[in-house]
Formats: sequence, C-alpha cells, structure tokens
Amino acid sequence: MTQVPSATQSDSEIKKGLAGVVVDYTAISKVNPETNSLLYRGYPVQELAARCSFEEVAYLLWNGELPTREQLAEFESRERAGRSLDPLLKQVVDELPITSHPMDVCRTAASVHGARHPLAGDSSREANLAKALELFAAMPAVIAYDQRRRRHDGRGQEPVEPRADLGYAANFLWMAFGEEAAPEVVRAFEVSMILYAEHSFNASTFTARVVTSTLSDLHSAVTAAIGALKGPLHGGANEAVMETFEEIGIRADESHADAKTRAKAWMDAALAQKKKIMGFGHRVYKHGDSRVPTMKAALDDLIAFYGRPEILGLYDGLEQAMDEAKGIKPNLDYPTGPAYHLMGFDIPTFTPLFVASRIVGWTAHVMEQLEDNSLIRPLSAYNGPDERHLD
Ligand SMILES: CC(=O)SCCNC(=O)CCNC(=O)[C@H](O)C(C)(C)COP(=O)(O)OP(=O)(O)OC[C@H]1O[C@@H](n2cnc3c(N)ncnc32)[C@H](O)[C@@H]1OP(=O)(O)O
Ligand SMILES: O=C([O-])CC(=O)C(=O)O
Repeated sequence: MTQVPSATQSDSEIKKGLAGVVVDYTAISKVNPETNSLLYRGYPVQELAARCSFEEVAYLLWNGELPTREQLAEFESRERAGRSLDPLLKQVVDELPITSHPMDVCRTAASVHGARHPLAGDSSREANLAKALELFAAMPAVIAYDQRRRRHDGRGQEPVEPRADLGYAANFLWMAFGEEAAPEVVRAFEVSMILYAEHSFNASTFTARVVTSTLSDLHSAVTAAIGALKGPLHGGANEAVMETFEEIGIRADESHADAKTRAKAWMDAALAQKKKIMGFGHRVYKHGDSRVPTMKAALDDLIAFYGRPEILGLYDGLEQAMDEAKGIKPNLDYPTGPAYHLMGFDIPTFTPLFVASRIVGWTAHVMEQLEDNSLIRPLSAYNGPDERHLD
C-alpha cells in the first residue's frame, strides 16, 4: 500500500540516503557484502579480472553471456573502428579552459556525443547497444587527449592516433602517453577497468536509471551519471586518495618502514580532527570491498615493476592506522589512486578513467531499466512551515 507522508511521520520511516532500501531487481551484477563477493552476470569478478580482457567483460555485461570467438572478433573490430578522436569532440575539448576539471570535459563530451548522434531519438535496445559501444570506444581518446593538452603548463601535447593492433587497455595507455606500455602495466590497467565496470545500484548508476525512467535517452543518462560520479564520496575518491599521499609527501628512495610510520602519524592526526578520509568506507561493504584484494595485487605488481616501496609504505600505513582506529576498510578507489599515479596519469585524470570503465555498467543499466520501466519517483516527508496565506 502506498504510504502518504505527513508532518507526523516518524523519523524511522525515512530512509535517508535510501540506505538499505531495495529499489528494483537487476540481473547485471550481484554485490554480496556477507560473502564479500561481486558477480557480473553470475561470474566472480576476480575470475573475470584474471582471465578476460576488458572487451570480453563489456560484452558480457551488455549481452548477459561471454562472447564466442566470432562475436568477440566482431565486437573488437567495432570498438577499434570507433577509437579516433572525433574532430568535433576535439574542437569542443579545445574550447574548454584547462582550469576546468577533466570530469567536466568528460561530461561535456558525453553530451556532445549524444547531441550529434544519428540515432538520438531511438531508444530501442539495438540503438542503445550501438550508442553504448560507440561511447565506450570514443571516450578513451577524449580522456587521453584532455590529459595531454593540459601538460607543460597548458602548452600541451598533440593527440596520439589510436593503434588498431592493440587491445582496449594497451591502446588507452598508448593514446595517453604516446609510447607502448609494458605488459605488466597494461594488465594492471585492464584489471582496474574490469573492476570499475559495474557495481549494482551505486549513486551514479542509480542516477542513470532515474534519468532513463523518465524515458529520456542513453546519453542524457550517462551525462548525468558522470556528474554523480565526480563527487569525492563516489568516484572522485580515487583522486582524493592520491592527494592524501601527496599531502603526506611521496619521498622516492624512502624505505617502506619510514613511509609507513609517517602515514600512520598522518592518519592518527587526521582522525583526531574527525576528518573523513577518502578511499575508506563503503555504503554496502562494511567488512572490506570485494574488489580491493584483486586491485591491491595489481598495485603490488606495479610497485615491484617500478621499484617504489615507499608507495606501499604509505598505503600500508594509512590502511593499518584506519583499521586500528576505526575498523574501516579501504574501498576500490584506495588502490586505484596510487596505481594510476604509478602508471603516469595526472591526478585529475583518475576519475575520468573510472568513467571510461563505468560507461559499460551505466549503459547496461539503461537498457535493463527500459526493459521493465517504472518512473522512479520516491516520496518525501514535508517538514517546512505549516500552511499559511498571503495577507
Ligand atoms: C567506488 C566508490 O565509489 S567507493 C566509495 C568512495 N568514497 C569514499 O572513499 C569517500 C569516503 N567514504 C565515505 O564518505 C563513506 O564511507 C561512504 C560515503 C562511502 C559510505 O558512507 P555511509 O554508508 O553513509 O556511512 P557513513 O558516512 O554514515 O559512515 C558511518 C560511520 O563511519 C565513519 N566513516 C565512514 N567512512 C569514513 C571515512 N572514509 N573516514 C572517516 N570516517 C568514516 C563515519 O564518520 C561514520 O561515523 P559516525 O557513525 O561516528 O558518525
Ligand atoms: O557501490 C557503491 O556505492 C560505490 C562503488 O563502490 C561503486 O560504484 O563501484
């Protein structure tokens, strides 16, 4: 029965932040905090990260099954064909000041991509799959170029043409840095893309579903979702993690033990000041994020590859001090922050990397929402002034 709120409604009936509220079914992923597991279409994400390419995982999330060899070949060739930096998008990006956050650039690019799309008014599953794949293919060039144009105090670097002989992850790194990344780095990056791709009804995905529920279009949903992801309580946390590392101070050649001691002291002081520490805590997981061990292993590989034990010292020090003080565990944004730093990305590019991956999850949810749509419109309890009248 529908409940109509009144001013006398008890506080317990209000689910602030929708915490604990089950809003709908989804067959795309299952987040299980009890078993600390995450399944994409039934497959543990750890298995997918160990054995699949990001393209295979994207195909799975959109279509419900992993691709056959032929399906993958067709999918890859469509993705590779859509990688070039669209001249209109480049023009738009060039118009935006380098003082703008790269997430604003991403959001604008998603919107422009939609406004000029030939199937803009078509929300059939077929059209949405095509739009999702095109956006997935196009966004890395925008993110890579946006980082390049900001470098050298804004004097910038030219965009790098994509390479059709490389997979998604290797090509992304190629376009960002203009050189081929080592296999260890490509693998760590690919693992991060797989882990970030989907996570049920998180804030940005829910945003995409709310927009879709009004029968608006896929690009509007993605544009709004990017706005939701930007905040530091959600995707923006991966940037904030690295800002914390920088605030503590990254000292090349420092030992693991010394870096750890400094990080613990920083955390104790921050918690004494009641600060919220980005990269820790989660709305759903209260005993640790299911994705962290996999990403931490990828980070460990990067630390070994680059020979940077002091980064691990900072990581361990913060984690241990937080655990001892409050028992709060890291979330996925905690290991991805230093991992992206080691790969050579600039901090403001970190959340756009999350966008590039989560486009898959958002658009899978857009299609699922449309299959059995109901306008998302919760109720509120009014607590403003009693009825009154103009004199
Ligand atoms: C990929 C992702 O988007 S994962 C999330 C990324 N976001 C972050 O890392 C931001 C930092 N973390 C947080 O702000 C929170 O943990 C959230 C927003 C992620 C989850 O929040 P909620 O489920 O609403 O829990 P809430 O914020 O109420 O925290 C519960 C308690 O733990 C404390 N707490 C939770 N996270 C943190 C943190 N990161 N640092 C310090 N204290 C924290 C809160 O202060 C609160 O304490 P209190 O009960 O004494 O007031
Ligand atoms: O699920 C959440 O609330 C946030 C999160 O970890 C994600 O979106 O990956």
